[in-house]
Amino acid sequence: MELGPPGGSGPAEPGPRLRGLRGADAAASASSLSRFGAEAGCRAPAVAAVLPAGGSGERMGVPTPKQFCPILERPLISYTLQALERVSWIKDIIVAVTRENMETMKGIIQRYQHKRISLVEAGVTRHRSIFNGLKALAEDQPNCRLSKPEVVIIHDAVRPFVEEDVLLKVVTAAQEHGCSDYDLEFGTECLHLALKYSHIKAKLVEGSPDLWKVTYKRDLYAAESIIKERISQKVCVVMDTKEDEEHVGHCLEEMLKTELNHVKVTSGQDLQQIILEQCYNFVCVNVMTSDFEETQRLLNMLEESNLSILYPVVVISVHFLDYESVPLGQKMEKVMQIREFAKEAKKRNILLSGLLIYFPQEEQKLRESLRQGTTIISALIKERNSGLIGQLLVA
Ligand SMILES: Nc1ccn([C@@H]2O[C@H](COP(=O)(O)OP(=O)(O)OP(=O)(O)O)[C@@H](O)[C@H]2O)c(=O)n1
Ligand SMILES: O=P(O)(O)OC[C@@H](O)[C@@H](O)[C@@H](O)CO
Repeated sequence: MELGPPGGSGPAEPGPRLRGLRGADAAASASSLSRFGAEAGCRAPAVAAVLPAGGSGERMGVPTPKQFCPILERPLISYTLQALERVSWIKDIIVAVTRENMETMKGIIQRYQHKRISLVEAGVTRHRSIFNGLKALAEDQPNCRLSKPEVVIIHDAVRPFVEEDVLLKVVTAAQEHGCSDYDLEFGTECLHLALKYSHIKAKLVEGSPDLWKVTYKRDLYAAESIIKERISQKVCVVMDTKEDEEHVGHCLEEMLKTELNHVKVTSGQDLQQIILEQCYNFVCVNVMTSDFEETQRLLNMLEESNLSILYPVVVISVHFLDYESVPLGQKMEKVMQIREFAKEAKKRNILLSGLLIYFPQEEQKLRESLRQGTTIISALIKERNSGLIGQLLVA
């Protein structure tokens, strides 16, 4: 049964420290299934998901099976797990992986703190892998923590962009079906099996184009672009500016709003809240405080929050250069400390780079350098190029 979401919005929720949000999401999500139950005049069914992840990805043409290929340094399957995990009414998620990849999979679950996951051994065909997952759910074993579901969602581990509403539609349409040995060996389409063996009619639920399957190498690039776009939708400008200099920070914020069309640019008055709301891009303007005081404060808060567990967070430390009062060499020497900060930040999946903006007295010239700075900031956020970590760019 293949699923398709009606257009993805923001990224799925990140790290475990963001409990407030997770709780709110969970409540909304649970109520959506109960609402469905109430509308259908019955109680909501118990739902589990089986993810076949035992393929070798021959068509991808790389040695690593595609479900383990990295996208922004995180394995593809982790994105799919994240998308399913945030649907609170899916009680268990069973992943079928080959014996040789079992340890890799356990490592992924641990590193990205996935929850409600059980592993089973994959079979030689996709249907066999799915069947093994279903068996694990059906078995009555003494210490088995899995509860028997009434509906099982089958979802390829290599379709990362699945959304709750289409899952809900599929659950409403789901019916029981069984498979023969022949189909387990030679079939590919689940729908075909459901139609052939189900005594009640199967229903095809239309999905969105976002639900395509990662099959070829180019699909990895496409998935990466989609993820980058999703996490670039919010930018927070953190300013330490006061009085006179406040003007500069606000100019920069205004220009960013124009440059990053459709992107929500907010100022970092309540940083904790902005981090909780999963903003993955920060422009930290250091005007009053010399060097990196403001940037460091932000880095500490990010570390506390665990925001960067699932997605890389971009931080751009902005500094102003007024070389009528401070000689260029002296300023550069101080700002070059960015390299050390960036090295540390990288360990926590924070991509830190520096931007030195020329600060002339003349308003027109100042606006020009701010505009250039804005273009650089926009590129750093959209590209998330780890090659630019620790670099000091000059506008
Ligand atoms: N024996 C198998 C074969 C496939 N799959 C899974 O089924 C999904 C969809 O299959 P497909 O795209 O065909 O994956 P691969 O078989 O890995 O790819 P290829 O056909 O290119 O080798 C993937 O998540 C894949 O890991 C599985 O669980 N067990
Ligand atoms: O081998 P293909 O890439 O054409 O298709 C694989 C699909 O059959 C499989 O992923 C399920 O979506 C079908 O139910």
